[in-house]
Amino acid sequence: MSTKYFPKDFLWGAATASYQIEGSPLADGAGSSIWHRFSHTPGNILNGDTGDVAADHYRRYKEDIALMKEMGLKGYRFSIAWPRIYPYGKGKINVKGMDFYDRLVDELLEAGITPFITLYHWDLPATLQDLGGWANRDIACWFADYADYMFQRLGDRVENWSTLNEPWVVAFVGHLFGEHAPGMKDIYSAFLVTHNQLRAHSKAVRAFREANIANGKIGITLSNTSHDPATDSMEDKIAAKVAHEWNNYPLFLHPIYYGDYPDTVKEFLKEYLPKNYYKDMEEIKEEIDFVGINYYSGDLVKFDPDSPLGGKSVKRGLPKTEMGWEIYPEGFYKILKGLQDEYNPKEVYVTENGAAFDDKVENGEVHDHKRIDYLKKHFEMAHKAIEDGVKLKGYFVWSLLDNFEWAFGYSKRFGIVYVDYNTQKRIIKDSGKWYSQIIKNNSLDF
Ligand SMILES: N=[N+]=NCCCCNC(=O)[C@@H]1[C@H]2[C@H](O)[C@@H](O)[C@H](O)[C@@H](CO)[C@@H]12
Repeated sequence: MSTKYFPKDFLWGAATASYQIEGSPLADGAGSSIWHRFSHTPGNILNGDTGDVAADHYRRYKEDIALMKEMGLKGYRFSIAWPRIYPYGKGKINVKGMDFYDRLVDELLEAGITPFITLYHWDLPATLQDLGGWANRDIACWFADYADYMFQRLGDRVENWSTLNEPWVVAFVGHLFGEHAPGMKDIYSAFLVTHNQLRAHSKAVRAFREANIANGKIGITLSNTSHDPATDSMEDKIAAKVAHEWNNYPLFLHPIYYGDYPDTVKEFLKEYLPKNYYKDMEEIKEEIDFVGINYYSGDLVKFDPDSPLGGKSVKRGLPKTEMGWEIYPEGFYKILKGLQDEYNPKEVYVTENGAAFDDKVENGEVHDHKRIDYLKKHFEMAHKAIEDGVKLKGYFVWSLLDNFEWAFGYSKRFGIVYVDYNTQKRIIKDSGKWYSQIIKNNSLDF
């Protein structure tokens, strides 16, 4: 057993998202979002759950920040609900909605916690969806105007900004699989949404540079699943490469860093890319300060001529979380190391990593040993990645609080803090207490 230290000033934190924790979605003049609509449409969410109350963070944010301080968190990643700021997506500003985030940021700074803002974590103003949403090219301007307003209002106190959370999930789970808002099932729309998110992201980055925020850093947060070939056959290796370049960070970083989509995306999926997409690549190719990596699990990919991508996902038979995702810490290292090797970002943050388990309260405590084991194994891989040259500057566990897990509603618990949804009582789980020690020592014994 040896003690491994993380770099000095490593930013240990926790992450959340507005629709998943805030509740009060229409309070104080806020507009409706596509997730308010989607969750209120019968059949979309398990048990008919909605984000109407969630973890009631909109009203309990001071209590939650006190919990963050008690655990010794250095940073807190949260998202802004666009419809609280612009109830109709653009035009009229909602002062009370802006006040909430002003107060949230001030309370975080008062507690000595570094804010890390995500501008978009899926709750698009519903009125913009009525105009086509992310499938409308004009959204690049709508998003950049919203982003610029946030830079002007919070840029004096917030240095770290991420434009989009998991644009792959927005595009494909929301517009091809139909399991997330807005519930579409059209592959051409999914690729158009991919492309317009890139245009919107880079337009917002240019607005960020114009805002000239002292010590400001802006990036993008990308979902990732570690895809390994099921066998050493060339067919399986190609299928795994296609899955990686479409499903993970390359789909977005290749345009941002190199001004084009990845080779396998152009080879296998060119038919679905927007017509003349390359004309936008000059504006999409815009330097960023960091890449945010979300990682949960990995799988094997086997050649499958019947699949549009030429491959299908295969399980390894490893232990799984409550989401049915296999626990594969090695994949965390592969994603982090692959990112640094393929794109050499100036900085990397793990913006989400965590696990859902069947947490139970026993005598007022939650002994979530499986989550501690999951986190420990992933921290070991993060440390190995840093040793091997990955410019990893921080880690945000998903999630601070148990929350609304999208189509699964409240049936899946990811928090290091337990939320009793009947009473809104919070209980710091054993994992939250264990994480506090890791942060305090900035080290891991393994
Ligand atoms: N590449 N790829 N493939 C897609 C893999 C999607 C896996 N789910 C996520 O990443 C979501 C992310 C989300 O930010 C958060 O809002 C969710 O609560 C967590 C937990 O579900 C994770």
